[in-house]
Amino acid sequence: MDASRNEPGTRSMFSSRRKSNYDPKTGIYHSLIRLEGSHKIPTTANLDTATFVLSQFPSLDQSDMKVALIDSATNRRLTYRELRRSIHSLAAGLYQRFGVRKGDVIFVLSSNSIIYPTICLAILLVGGVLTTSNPINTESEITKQVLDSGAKLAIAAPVAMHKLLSTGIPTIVTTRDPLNTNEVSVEELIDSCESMELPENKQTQSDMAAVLYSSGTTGTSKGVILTHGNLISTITLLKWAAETTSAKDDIFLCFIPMFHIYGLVFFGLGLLCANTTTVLMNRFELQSMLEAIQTHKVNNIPAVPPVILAMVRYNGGGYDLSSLRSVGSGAAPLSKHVATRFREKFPWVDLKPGYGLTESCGAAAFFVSSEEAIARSAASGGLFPSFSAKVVDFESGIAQPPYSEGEIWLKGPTVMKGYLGNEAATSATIVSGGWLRTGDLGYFDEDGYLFIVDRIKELIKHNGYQVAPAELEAILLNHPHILDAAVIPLENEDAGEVPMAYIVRATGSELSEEQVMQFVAGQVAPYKKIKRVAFINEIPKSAAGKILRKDLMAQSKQTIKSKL
Ligand SMILES: CC(C)(COP(=O)(O)OP(=O)(O)OC[C@H]1O[C@@H](n2cnc3c(N)ncnc32)[C@H](O)[C@@H]1OP(=O)(O)O)[C@@H](O)C(=O)NCCC(=O)NCCSC(=O)/C=C/c1ccc(O)cc1
Repeated sequence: MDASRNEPGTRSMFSSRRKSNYDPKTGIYHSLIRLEGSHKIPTTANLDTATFVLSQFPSLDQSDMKVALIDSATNRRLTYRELRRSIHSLAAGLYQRFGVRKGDVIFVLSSNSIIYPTICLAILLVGGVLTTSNPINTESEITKQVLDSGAKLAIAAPVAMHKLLSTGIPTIVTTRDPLNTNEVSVEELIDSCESMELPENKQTQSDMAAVLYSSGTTGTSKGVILTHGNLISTITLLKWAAETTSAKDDIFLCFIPMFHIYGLVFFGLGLLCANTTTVLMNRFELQSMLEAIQTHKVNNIPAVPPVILAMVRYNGGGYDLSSLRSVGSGAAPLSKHVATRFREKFPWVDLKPGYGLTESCGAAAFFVSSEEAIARSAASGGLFPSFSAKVVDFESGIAQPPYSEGEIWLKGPTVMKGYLGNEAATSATIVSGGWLRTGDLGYFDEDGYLFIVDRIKELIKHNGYQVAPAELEAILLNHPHILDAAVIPLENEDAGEVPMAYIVRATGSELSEEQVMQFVAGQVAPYKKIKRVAFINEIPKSAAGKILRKDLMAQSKQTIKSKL
C-alpha cells in the first residue's frame, strides 16, 4: 500500500503512533488500531464471502463500469459490472448443471488468469468449498490433495487437465480447446447460464469456505480450514489497509499465485472490495513485469523476496518505472541487504514487508507508512487491527516482554478453524485460548513492531513456496539404497532456500548425488527438487528420535564453506 497519497494528517498520525500495547500482566500484545464505522468486521451471522465481496462492488450505475482486471498478455479487460455478471452466471451453472450444493468441495487447478477471481467467487456464492493447487504439482501430489479434501468437482486449466484424469472426478476446463467440443468450459457456463436461477444463499460465517494446503509447523501438507468468517475478516482488514494508505485508486500488478493465500486474499477477493484495478500476469517473468509496469502505469505490487531481488539486479533496459509507488514483500523473509539495495535503486518506491501465514488467512502484521518501514528495516510491521500476539519462551512457556525472543503466537478473527481431518495437528497448533502457534521465532519492540528472526518449524521456503522436509524424506526412504535421510533448507541467494538432503547409504551402495536428485525430481513439483546432497554415516537424532535439523544446518554451512 502506498503512503504518499495519505489523507492530510493520516501519515503523521500513523507514523507517530505505537502499533501495539503490551500488557505485562497477561504478556499479551494488542493492536492499538481500532476499526471504525464501515471498516468494522461484519458480525452478521448469516453472511458468506461472495455475498460480502459483491456488496462491496461499485454500485450498479456508471461506476460499475470501472475496470477490475486487465489481462497483461491480451489486454482483455473485465469491468466490475461484467465480473458481477460472470460470478452469478457461473454460480448458477455450477448449481443447475453440475449439482453443486452447500459444503461440496471444488478443486481449482490453474495458474493466474482473468477468470480466476470469478471462479473462486462463484464457488463461494453457490456454497461450495474452494481448494486450490499449483498446476505444476505432479499428478500424485494433486491426486493426494483431491482425496484429502474430498473434492467432488474440479475446474482446471487445459494444460493441467490430464493430471486429474486418474482421480475420476468430473472436471470443467477453464477455457475450451476449440478442437475438443466435449469439454464444458467455465467461459461457456458464464455465457449460457446467465438467466438460470440461483437459490437463496443459506451460508453462515462459521461455515467452511476454503481448504488451502500448508505443512504447518511439522510433517507433510495439511488442509487449512478457513471459514467465511475468516475470509470476510481478512478481506475487511485488507480493504481497510487499502483505504488507510489511499491505495484505492492504484493500479495493482498481480503475478503472485492466487492458489496461495497471499494472492487469493489480495487479488481473488480483497482488492475487489476496495474497487481497485489489477493488471494480471499468468506467471512471473521479469521483462514482462517491467513492460506491464510501464504500459499500465502500475503503482502497487504485492511481491515476494525473489522478485525484489530480481528488480535490484535488473540493470537498465530503459523501462519507465516512475509510476511505481509501493512494493510489498510477503511469503518469505526479505534480507536487510536486499531491502537497502532496493531502496537505494528505487528511492521513489515504498518498500513494505508484511507477515502472514495460510493458518492466519494471510493477515497478521503490516506497515502503514514507508517511514515506519525504513525506520525499522528488519521488522515486518505492526499487528493488524483486531489481532493480539504473545511471544512464548520455549523452555518456560512464559510470555515475553518487548525485545525478548520466543515463538510468536497469534489470536484474531482470521485464525483458521483447524486442519481438515487432523485433530492431532490441530490441537498442537491451536492451543488453549485459541492461540495459533506460528512456528516462527521473533520479538516485538517497545512500539509493537514485529521482528521475525528465525523459523522453528520444519519448513523450507523456496521462492516463497512451502516445501515440507518430511515429504521429501518419505520419498527418499523409498529408495532401496537409502537407509536413512534428512532434508534441510540451504540458503540460496536467488530462491531464499533450496532443499538439501543428508543421506545414509545402504552398505555397499555407490549411489551418487546425481542419482539421489534425479530420483526425487521425478516425483515432485519443480520447486521441491533437491538441489544438493551430502552423504553421512548417521542422521543426528534426539533421544525421542527427532531429526536434529539445526545440527545438520550448522554442518551444511561448514561443509559448504570448506568447499569454497
Ligand atoms: C514469482 C516466483 C517468485 C518465481 O517464479 P518462477 O521463476 O516461475 O519459479 P517457480 O518457483 O514458480 O517455479 C519453479 C519451476 O517451475 C517452472 N514453472 C513455473 N510455472 C510454470 C508453468 N506454468 N509451466 C511450466 N513450468 C513452470 C519454473 O520455470 C521453475 O523452473 P526451474 O527454474 O527450472 O526450477 C514464484 O515462485 C512465486 O510467485 N512465488 C510466490 C509464492 C507465494 O505466493 N507464496 C505465498 C504463500 S502464502 C504466504 O506466505 C502468505 C504471506 C502473506 C504475507 C503478508 C500478507 O499481508 C499476507 C500474506
